Amino acid sequence: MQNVTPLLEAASLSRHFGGLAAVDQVSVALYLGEVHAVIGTNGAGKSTLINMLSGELAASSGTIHLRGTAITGWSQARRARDGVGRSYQRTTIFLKFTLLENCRLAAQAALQKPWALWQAASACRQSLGRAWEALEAAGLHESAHRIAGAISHGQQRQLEIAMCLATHPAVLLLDEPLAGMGAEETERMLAMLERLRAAHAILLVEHDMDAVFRVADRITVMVNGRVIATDTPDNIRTSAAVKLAYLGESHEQKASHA
Ligand SMILES: Nc1ncnc2c1ncn2[C@@H]1O[C@H](COP(=O)(O)OP(=O)(O)OP(=O)(O)O)[C@@H](O)[C@H]1O
Repeated sequence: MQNVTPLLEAASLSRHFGGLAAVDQVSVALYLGEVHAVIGTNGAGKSTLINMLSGELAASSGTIHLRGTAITGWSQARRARDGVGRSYQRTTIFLKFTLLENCRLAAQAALQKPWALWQAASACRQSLGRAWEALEAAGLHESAHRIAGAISHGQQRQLEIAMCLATHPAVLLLDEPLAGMGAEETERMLAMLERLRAAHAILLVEHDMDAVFRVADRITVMVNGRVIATDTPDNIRTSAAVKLAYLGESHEQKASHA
């Protein structure tokens, strides 16, 4: 079922902060049609990994390939133009603009016509079309003309992903999209991931284990910067190494609280 060539592939990727190996020789492959979750204890290196894949953070060593092309030294903007999309946590939403305007601006930025950013929406047919498509894919089209600051936290998280979709990414890097969500909002987000799966390669960093085990096709487990397992959810659930890593942490926590 899996495609042979990964859309995005990191090999032996490392990032050091001083003497700390925040990400240590991590290899991960993202395939079209798959949700690949990365889980791990606090400080395991998940955000650092996603930051290196998106281009926000330079790797200390290792390589990243997109559709077989080396992109390790590429800027974030260049990666985004070539299909690596990342959702941000509300920081990029213009709260006073409508959902449609937010998505149009994201599409416009990706289309590299910054001089047209402040023109009327109707003047930018292409970006407007992308904005509507993205809102539809995110299930937000009925709220297109609402002000972003007036929608719920969960809808704002969906809007972040819609803004990312407006840039037409092939790879979606999602950093804790379920953070702070209630049960109903979580269900909506999971349904959205199910819809997006077929046309994207999705990397999901998430702490909600129930959600991860429901939606992921493959799970990578990180501990202290290293990958200790990459496998199907069923195999991860029963892995002795994974159990040991988590039990080890809970024992340490118990000891430190004693
Ligand atoms: N800019 C930085 N400078 C120094 N150390 C950093 C920096 N960013 C992250 N670290 C350290 O690198 C390690 C990995 O951090 P990272 O945020 O990637 O972990 P995480 O798995 O995303 O954690 P969490 O689940 O808590 O978000 C941690 O020890 C963190 O303190």
